[in-house]
Amino acid sequence: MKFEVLTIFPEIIECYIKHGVLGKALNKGIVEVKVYNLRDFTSDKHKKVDDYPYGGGAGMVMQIEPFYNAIMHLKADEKPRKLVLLSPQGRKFTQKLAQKFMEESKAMVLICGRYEGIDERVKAFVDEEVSIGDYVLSGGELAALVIIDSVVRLIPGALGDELSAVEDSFMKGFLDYPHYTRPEDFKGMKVPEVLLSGDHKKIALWRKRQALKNTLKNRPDLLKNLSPEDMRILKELC
Ligand SMILES: CN1CCN(Cc2ccc(Cn3ccc4ccc(-c5n[nH]c(N)c5C#N)cc43)cc2)CC1
Repeated sequence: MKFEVLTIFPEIIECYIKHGVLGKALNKGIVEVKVYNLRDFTSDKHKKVDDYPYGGGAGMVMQIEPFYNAIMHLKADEKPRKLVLLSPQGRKFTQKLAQKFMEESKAMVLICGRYEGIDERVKAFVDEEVSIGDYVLSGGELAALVIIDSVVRLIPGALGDELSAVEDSFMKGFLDYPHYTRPEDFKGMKVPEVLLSGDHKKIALWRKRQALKNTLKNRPDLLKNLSPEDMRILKELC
């Protein structure tokens, strides 16, 4: 899968993608990330990308020309790609949308604005407008990284044999169970006995109970379409 990112801060993207799962996926050739500086698509000597908003108001708005020139440059190869604009006004990004992007797109262009936003006319050239959540960021770059990271985790082989995105909590419809590792006793804080028992059936049941308990407490909205067995466990918790 190929990601092309349009931004005035390429170093934000370039720094993050070198590490962790993403770095390994890049080294394996499972994913490719190309970052383009919008200032390289300006036509003035100052590489200006913003201007005052028509109609007045605080702050600056990013001009359409650099976005248009960059998008036309990418489209010159006539390869299919999904163009996604990151924006506070976008539709909510979820694990389900990450799965859809992974399944449907061989290449994605992630368009990152800054300032108070971008000229509305850019939206004529994009396929989707997406927001990663109901909070205000300073630009689209963090949102682009969230999308890249969550989509790459879903690509078969990206996590390596020992891990699987299918196990990711949001894939199962509820939150994760608690995790512990050595030491067994840290300043009197002990690992739950059941995890030391070697009884895999008991451990699985304990983990399911804990996951449902965590979900009931922090994200009851996720508790839909439970299996009869999970519903029985949940009722015991109430
Ligand atoms: C008078 N108006 C002036 C604008 N504000 C709204 C506003 C508009 C842009 C910005 C900064 N910004 C610029 C590009 C850009 C892309 C994505 C995001 C973003 N934020 N949160 C998410 N989940 C995001 C995502 N994905 C933010 C961005 C901040 C606040 C309302 C009042």
